[in-house]
Amino acid sequence: MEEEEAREQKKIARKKVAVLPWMRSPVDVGSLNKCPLTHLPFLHPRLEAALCSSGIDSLFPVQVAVWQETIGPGSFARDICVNSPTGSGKTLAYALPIVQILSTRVVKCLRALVVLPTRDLALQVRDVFATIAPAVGLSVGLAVGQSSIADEISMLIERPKPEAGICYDPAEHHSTELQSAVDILVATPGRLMDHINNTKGFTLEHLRFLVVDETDRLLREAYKSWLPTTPELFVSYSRSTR
Ligand SMILES: Nc1ncnc2c1ncn2[C@@H]1O[C@H](COP(=O)(O)OP(=O)(O)OP(=O)(O)O)[C@@H](O)[C@H]1O
Repeated sequence: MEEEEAREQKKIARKKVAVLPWMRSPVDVGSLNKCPLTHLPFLHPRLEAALCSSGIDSLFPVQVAVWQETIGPGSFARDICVNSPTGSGKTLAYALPIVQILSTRVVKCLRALVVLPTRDLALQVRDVFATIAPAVGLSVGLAVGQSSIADEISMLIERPKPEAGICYDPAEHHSTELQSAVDILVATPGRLMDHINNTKGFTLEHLRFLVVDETDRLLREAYKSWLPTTPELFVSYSRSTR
């Protein structure tokens, strides 16, 4: 009897908790129009200039939707799932709000990580970030295994600069003194895991944004168990710093 009651309670509890609560009220992108940059609320003037000089003078509907949900009036921080057709502009839809939010950062550290299934896709996404991020002083890195791991590490991690007159042995410097050389990292899962496991000074400790692009492909493949490792590190750090 007790067992049956417990089972019933569990069923009720399960009904109450939505699997993905943040997907309860989807925004229909089809109901939105393109929006000229000049009408976009709160857009950083330097980002507007960077977009204009790369030939973009308005945002596509999916980009307007994500902007409204992340930056526009009434927006608030939460997970977002974007589902729209190929070529509809999803990359800029997430890149622009991330760059705008990080534009106020003071100290450089890894705050946004974008994971894609292939090197070519990662390169394309890096290029989109590269058209806007430098305008507000942010740097973008790539971890896709296109170069040797040593070269990649030297692009991602900054070693402390020796002070004038002080000699130091690099071997004695600990990973805590190493800093990220990038604010935003675009990575494929395999290389990402290599850095998580082996690169001194590489940390997701300060991460504010995790983008899983081409989610269906990424979730289908194990890629050295990057899932659940990455979100786990991200979530446990953000919990411990709350
Ligand atoms: N606001 C815009 N104005 C003009 N061109 C744009 C705009 N946003 C994106 N584009 C261009 O539209 C094309 C498609 O964009 P993008 O690759 O981001 O689409 P996507 O939805 O991510 O596609 P996929 O599903 O293949 O990843 C790119 O060539 C991009 O430069």
